[in-house]
Amino acid sequence: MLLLTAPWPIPFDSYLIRYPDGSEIPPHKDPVQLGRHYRLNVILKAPKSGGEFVCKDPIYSGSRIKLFRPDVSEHSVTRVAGGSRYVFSIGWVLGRKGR
Ligand SMILES: O=C(O)CCC(=O)C(=O)O
Ligand SMILES: [Fe+2]
Repeated sequence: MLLLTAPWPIPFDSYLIRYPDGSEIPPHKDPVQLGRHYRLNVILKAPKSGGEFVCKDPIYSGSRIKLFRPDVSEHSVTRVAGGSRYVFSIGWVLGRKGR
């Protein structure tokens, strides 16, 4: 579910994402055409097991808060088991004008 997005002063998006029981996200990157893509994910509800965010070199990784560069760091989510997983996700892109 897309919550809010705006092109100015920095382009960002925000989502509430529900991962149903049994879902998973294979390793991937989220490239942008220009600039540096950052993402802050807050795990609002973790399932009983699985649903782990996996990223080799996050900028910050706490149990519920993950800050990372989805355009350069491959990331994935392990299979969710025992209830849904809910994530609030804010992404933004810096340096679209060469900064
Ligand atoms: O739900 C997550 O923990 C990560 C999902 C993802 O691929 C992303 O936020 O780019
Ligand atoms: Fe991603």
